[in-house]
Amino acid sequence: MSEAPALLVRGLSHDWGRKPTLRDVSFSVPRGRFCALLGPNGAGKSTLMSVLTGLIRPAPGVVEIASHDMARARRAALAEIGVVFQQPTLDLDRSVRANLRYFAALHGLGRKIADARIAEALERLGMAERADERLRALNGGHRRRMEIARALLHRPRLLLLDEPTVGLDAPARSAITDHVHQLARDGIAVLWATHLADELHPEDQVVLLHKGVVVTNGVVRDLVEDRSVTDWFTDAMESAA
Ligand SMILES: Nc1ncnc2c1ncn2[C@@H]1O[C@H](COP(=O)(O)OP(=O)(O)OP(=O)(O)O)[C@@H](O)[C@H]1O
Repeated sequence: MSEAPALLVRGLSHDWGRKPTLRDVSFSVPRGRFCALLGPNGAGKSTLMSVLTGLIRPAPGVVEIASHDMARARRAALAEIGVVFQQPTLDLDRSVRANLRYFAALHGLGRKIADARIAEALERLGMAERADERLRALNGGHRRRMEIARALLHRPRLLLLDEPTVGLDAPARSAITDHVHQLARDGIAVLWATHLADELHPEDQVVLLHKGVVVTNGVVRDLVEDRSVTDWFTDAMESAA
């Protein structure tokens, strides 16, 4: 039997008041896949992220995380998700280690396991020597890496990131993008919301969202043909308009 996808979304809709924001959205992401949720401002990416993280109940629609239905087995579903929200949520006046220990404790991890995972995560991010620095002393790129490390402490199967490169300069943006692609190659499923087509790699899955509707779902390499990803995105938005 084939493995259940890390994320399954079926027939999901959401209205903000009388404004339809998501319309019959369906797609899935298997383990080991980097999936970009690509769309212009206002497409509905953040709203969809809020549904996937259980902050909003879809009406109607099904969300399953590693086979756990978000409506019927909410705790089990949430335990399989790591989230990097658009707005940073770290304590700037505490050290890197203290921030990570706090979130490890929130996930119920004992100190010994937590410290081992924190050391491993910082090593992997090339930040081991910064463990005792206060967050305030780090640049934007390093703070973002910290948010990713924090989201992975409880070893989730699915990593959700909402526009994680906003406000970063080009080198930091490409370092974070490459790092998360490597996480997917190592086995986790990734859903990466962005409006920047140049963050996609040829082997990625892309779910193209426009006015709350999935207009395309496929592999970047197959969709772009001989164009750049950015030109393909511009063409796709023109045809969807
Ligand atoms: N809390 C809210 N209340 C009412 N309307 C909202 C709310 N959040 C989002 N919307 C509306 O839903 C639509 C989709 O917004 P959303 O933020 O989900 O899109 P997005 O693709 O993430 O865009 P952006 O990149 O600008 O954040 C927009 O028209 C927005 O005004």
